[in-house]
Order: sequence, then C-alpha cells, then structure tokens
Amino acid sequence: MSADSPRRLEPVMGTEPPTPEPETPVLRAVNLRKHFPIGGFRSKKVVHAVDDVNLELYRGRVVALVGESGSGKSTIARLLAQLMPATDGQILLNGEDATVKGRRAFRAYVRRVQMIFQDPFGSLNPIHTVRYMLTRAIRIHRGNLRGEALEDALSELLTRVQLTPPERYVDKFPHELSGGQRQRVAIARALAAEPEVLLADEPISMLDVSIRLGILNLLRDLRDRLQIAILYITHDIASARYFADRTMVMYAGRVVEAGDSESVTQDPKHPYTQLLVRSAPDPDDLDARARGARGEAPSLVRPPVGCRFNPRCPFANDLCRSEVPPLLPVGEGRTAACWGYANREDGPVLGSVLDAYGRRPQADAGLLQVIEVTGRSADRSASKEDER
Ligand SMILES: Nc1ncnc2c1ncn2[C@@H]1O[C@H](COP(=O)(O)OP(=O)(O)OP(=O)(O)O)[C@@H](O)[C@H]1O
Repeated sequence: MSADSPRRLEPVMGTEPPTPEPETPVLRAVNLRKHFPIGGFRSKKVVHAVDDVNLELYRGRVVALVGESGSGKSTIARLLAQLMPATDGQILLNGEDATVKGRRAFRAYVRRVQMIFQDPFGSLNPIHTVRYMLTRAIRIHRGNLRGEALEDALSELLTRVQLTPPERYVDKFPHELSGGQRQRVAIARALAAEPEVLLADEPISMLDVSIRLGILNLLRDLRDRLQIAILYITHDIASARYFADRTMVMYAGRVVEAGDSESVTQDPKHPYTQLLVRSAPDPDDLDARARGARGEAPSLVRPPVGCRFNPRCPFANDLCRSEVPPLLPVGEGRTAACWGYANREDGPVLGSVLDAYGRRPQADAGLLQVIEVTGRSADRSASKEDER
C-alpha cells in the first residue's frame, strides 16, 4: 500500500475491546423454597422457612443477606451448601444445575462451595491441632501432599488468613487461640478447597466487637485477591453496608428488598428495611418497639396472607393483606416487595415508616461506629489480636 493510498481501517488483533459477555453468576438460586414439616408423622403442618428466593453470587463480589432472627437466612445458606434438600427450586453452579445426588457429587460440590459458620468455638474440633485440621482439608481436596509440599501448603494457608508467622500457629490447639484466630483457622480450612464461593453465616457475630472488622477485612481481601464470591449473612445491616457490594433484606422467609448496599442502607425503600436501618445497632430494640406497636413477628407455620410484613406495617391496605407483593423496581438495580411501589419508582405514597411509628430516625451506627473507632487498626494482623 503506497503512503497516500487511503488507509483501510482493519481491526488490529488484540486491540479491539471485546464485547463484554453477560457474566454468569457463579452460584444462582432460582425460586428456592424450604418448608420444614413439623408436628409428627401425620401432621401436614410446615414451617415456611424460605419461599421463592432468587439469588445470584458473582466472582469477586459480596452479597449480604440481612434480616432478624428466624427470617430464613441460615436456611438459605444451608440450602446453598446443599446440607439439606430444598422443597422446591433450583441451584445452579456456573450456569449448570448443581443439585447433588450422592456422596461423590456432594464432595465435588463442596470443593467449590464452602461454608464458614458462626461459631468458631464449635466448628473446630478441640482435640486436633491446626496442623491436623488443615492437613486433612488439604488432602481431601488437593491430594496426598507430603513433606515440603505439605509444609508449603500449610504456610500458604495460614499466611493467607494473616496468621503469621505460620509456625507460631500451626501446632496450636483451638483452646490456645483467640476467637478471631479460630475463625481465621476455619476460613483457612475452607480455603484449602480453593473454593469459588464462600457462604459465611454470621462469621463475626460471636466475636469480640474489637476484632470483627479484622475478619471482615480478611474476607474482603479474599474477595479481591482470589475473586471469590461471598454470601455474607448477618442481622447487622450496618456491617452489610461496610462489607457487601449488594444487600438483600429478608423478612419471614421472603426477600423484601435488594439493591446495592449503599442505596439500600442509606435510602431504604421497604418499610421493614426502614425500621431495620433506623434501629441499628440494636435490632432487638426494633423488635420490641415494632412488636409493641404492631403485634408479634409472624408465625411461619401460618404466615400472614399477602405481604408477610402487613401486620406490622403502618401502611398496609387490603391489597397488602391479600396478595403477595412481587419485587418491584424502586431505582437502578433495586427492588422492593411492597405494593406501595406499584406503578411508581419513588413510592411517595409510603412516606416514612418511622414517622408513622412516631420515632425520630437515628444516625446509622452499629459496626460503623466500630469502624470509626478502630479504623486505623483495621489491618492489624491476627497476632496483634492476642494482645487484646
Ligand atoms: N430443622 C428445622 N425444623 C423446623 N423448623 C426449622 C428448622 N430449621 C429452621 N427452622 C425454622 O425456620 C425458620 C428460619 O430459620 P433460620 O435459622 O433460617 O433463620 P435465621 O434468619 O437464620 O435466624 P438466626 O439469625 O436466628 O439464625 C425459623 O422459624 C426456624 O425456627
């Protein structure tokens, strides 16, 4: 081609921006339902623990599942971990049906989806050392490593959870470790499987307030460095704001609101989320007040017809008492299951649930206070926790 001939615009390999593929969620739950039979063999009674829950977890992102005690959060985690079968619905791993049948399939699934439990005291066997527990996990998931290769793998795991230097921790028994350090060992054990998903069921609620932030920062580090998808279960909505990219709020077995964490916590749309946010850091305070004003939390054996929040909602009307509200759009990427938002995105019909209860909104507190107080020490290594 001569210098003055018109240049043909040909794509240059590697410089064209690739058309972004729609991202497939690593783990997806579709219309998940769990009804626990109760009352004996002949009884037809069931606890409606989880109904019609849809949820998506993406690589390198955290979804928080928030709600008061009994709202169904742990049941969802156990369903996603496939520790029990769902009554209905589907679980998809990287787009494929992942319902496990049999031990082998369960093992393969557990490698990719690991769970971290609330109680680091109960989840570690007191008669075994850290070395024993981690070696076992490494061998189950990565084969029979020995000698130097095993030592390297142990060191790598302990370093990853900031238990450094590793030799200081590897031969300890659980009782020789603090609560935060035990939770780190439990996380290291989960990481031994090199999972794609971590299901963290209230991972900080049993820990001393002063070390909670360190564990959340560790999980955040794993999210970023290893691109793990994390489901973070909590009743503390303030910590969801701090830690999660997306927040889903549950009430009595159903999701009532979902969206990016900042919007959900700063501008809650569903009346229940409004109460939950304003009552932080003490959700029990909310329970006492709201119950006093509006009756008890609903029975999950005979849940309220229509919106399950209707007996406690100051705005409930006949529609709320007869039809289950779907998750309606209430802003970009946001939904709320409230009839108040039918046909309108801002939902001005609702006003403020707090005014209706005659309360002044409080500033957001909870973990955020802790963050302010301990912010400078947020990156402390676990060894510093000893000194507390
Ligand atoms: N095995 C079971 N048999 C009968 N009912 C159950 C069973 N497990 C859970 N439930 C009920 O299901 C409902 C949801 O329980 P779940 O533990 O999922 O709630 P949660 O939001 O995690 O509460 P918490 O924060 O207290 O753990 C509750 O009413 C609970 O009593």
